[in-house]
Amino acid sequence: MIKTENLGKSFGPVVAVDEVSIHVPGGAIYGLVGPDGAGKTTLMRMICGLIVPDRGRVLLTAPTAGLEQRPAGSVLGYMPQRFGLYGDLTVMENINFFGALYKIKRSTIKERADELLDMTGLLPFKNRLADNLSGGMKQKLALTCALVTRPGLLVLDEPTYGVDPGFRKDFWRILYRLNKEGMTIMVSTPYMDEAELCSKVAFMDKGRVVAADSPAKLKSSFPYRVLEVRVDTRRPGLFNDLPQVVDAAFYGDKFRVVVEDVPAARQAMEQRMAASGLAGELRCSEVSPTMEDVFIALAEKEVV
Ligand SMILES: Nc1ncnc2c1ncn2[C@@H]1O[C@H](COP(=O)(O)OP(=O)(O)OP(=O)(O)O)[C@@H](O)[C@H]1O
Repeated sequence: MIKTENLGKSFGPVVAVDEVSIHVPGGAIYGLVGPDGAGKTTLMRMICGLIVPDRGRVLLTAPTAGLEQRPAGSVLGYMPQRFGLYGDLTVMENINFFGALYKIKRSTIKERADELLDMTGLLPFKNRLADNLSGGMKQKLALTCALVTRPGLLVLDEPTYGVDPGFRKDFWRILYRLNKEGMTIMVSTPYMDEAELCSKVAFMDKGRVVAADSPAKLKSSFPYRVLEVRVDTRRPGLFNDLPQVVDAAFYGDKFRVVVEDVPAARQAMEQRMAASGLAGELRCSEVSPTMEDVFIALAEKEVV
């Protein structure tokens, strides 16, 4: 379990984290999302004890579930945005190095490494130099190193950033497995499809947590309606300036339009089409909001 109470940190005039009180229950996969500079890394680093807060405090307890599997576990494992792997060491040498930093016995490291490498699919690459791994494999090695202490709580800062979708899926499969074995996970991500996979998601903006709930609850409290609109046009900004449209995004063959009042928005879009010389009718259907919609609304309008 992770709990923060009125946690705050400033860097000179910049308030990076502002009065943040969150509760990550034992057994959760807790997602942290928000725009660049929102304070996610600073919050995670304070939770991990790497930055001293100016205000407030952090409480950590290892989860009770799964303790049998992790008897000698340390409380917390941290995988920073840029994990310091040694490129001129092999996969196994990197693991040995990180294990040794925590004074874990060689034989124990070997035993755990075999299990972890098997889980992450890195076993065949055990003797490959870290520099010669793909981006996704490097992230998996970083995860393996963070897990060698068998932590009960795992904090990951954008672990899949820039990694291809196949690897991202694979990485999340591993996180789910660890979670099922009893590990509590806190993970920041720029990808909204990953936020959907969390049991709870906190949205940070300008140092504050402005919303925190399950993805289902965040989506159900979305105050707008979402339309998928098909128009034969190459003008991505066709509907952007309409007052009846809250947000419109163009995806090549369709628009995703966020509106307050569906009939009023339909009429305004039809009028815009006619005024733009676009023939044919507006093909429009209502769809459910996604975490992406919630994210955009929170980032731009701060309404939820
Ligand atoms: N060591 C530091 N010195 C000065 N300012 C800092 C420092 N670390 C962070 N900041 C500032 O604090 C704010 C929050 O930064 P932080 O890295 O925590 O945000 P973030 O949400 O993790 O963003 P990103 O996803 O871009 O890493 C930003 O304005 C950043 O420039």
